[in-house]
Amino acid sequence: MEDCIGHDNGVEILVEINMICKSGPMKIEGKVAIVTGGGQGIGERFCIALLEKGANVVIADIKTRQGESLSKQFNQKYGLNHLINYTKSTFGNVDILCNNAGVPEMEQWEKVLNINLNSVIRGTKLAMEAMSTKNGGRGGIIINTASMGGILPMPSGPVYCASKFGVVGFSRSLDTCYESDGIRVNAICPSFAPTSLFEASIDSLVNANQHEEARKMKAIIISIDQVARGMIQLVEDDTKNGAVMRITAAKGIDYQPYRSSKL
Ligand SMILES: NC(=O)C1=CN([C@@H]2O[C@H](COP(=O)(O)OP(=O)(O)OC[C@H]3O[C@@H](n4cnc5c(N)ncnc54)[C@H](O)[C@@H]3O)[C@@H](O)[C@H]2O)C=CC1
Ligand SMILES: CCCCCC(=O)/C=C/C=C\C/C=C\C/C=C\CCCC(=O)O
Repeated sequence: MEDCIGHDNGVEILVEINMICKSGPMKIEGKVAIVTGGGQGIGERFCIALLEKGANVVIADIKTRQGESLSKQFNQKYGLNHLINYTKSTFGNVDILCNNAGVPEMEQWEKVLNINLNSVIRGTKLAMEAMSTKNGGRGGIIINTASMGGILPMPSGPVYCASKFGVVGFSRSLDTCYESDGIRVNAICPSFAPTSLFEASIDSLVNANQHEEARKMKAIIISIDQVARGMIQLVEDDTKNGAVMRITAAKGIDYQPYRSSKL
């Protein structure tokens, strides 16, 4: 089933919704989670971590074949009896949204902003309508995948960096929604992790003869398991609403200090 989460400047942002996978009992058990960009990389690891905790996981990815194949693997491993296609009504029941889909710096810079930032905003707004206790929902948590490039400048990817600063600012600005709507919002900021996106970025640097930059990046990679552990920590810890989690080679999982945003 195909759903469209937006059209901007002629760029259609399609999210292919593949399946819902169910798993065994644990603390997050029974919760419904949607992971965008769940077909590979960090998103795939998010799905596995949530399934291992007993959540029902909807994988939303533009690469449908990847999503379908993953869904089969997950269903075998986690003992699903049936596949349920994603529907709008499933969204009405969502407890956890990981806005994780993203693309690296590219010439079509508007596409970077559309996918990395606009889709996060759109997805957050849709989820908030469904989750809000004001609308009869049961609250929930939204975790937006930003990047250390949402905290530090990235000369090799200025538009990517702008999109991620946007995600961090947007997420932090929603910290009042816990009190008003029962919805926690966090940004998670991984450093360099070995995925297709990272490899594509390294290739671009190498093609631009920026070998030293590429070497430095490869020397400080973190694992995607660490990122998934951080995500689970945020889901389970209701004292961290609004916080910006960092995941770096130097310090592991910690939080970015900020001045209070209260006027
Ligand atoms: N790998 C890294 O070093 C880091 C990645 N990140 C962020 O983590 C997130 C995940 O990236 P990775 O796993 O590294 O990349 P990846 O390229 O391995 O996975 C990204 C997934 O998002 C999907 N996707 C792209 N556009 C989409 C759209 N419009 N709708 C639905 N799905 C779409 C892709 O098909 C792919 O499956 C991104 O937001 C990225 O910016 C943040 C910090 C570091
Ligand atoms: C251009 C590559 C994009 C890869 C994906 C990504 O978002 C990674 C970003 C990571 C950091 C960007 C910010 C600044 C780089 C400088 C230092 C990072 C140090 C972090 C550490 O691990 O200690």
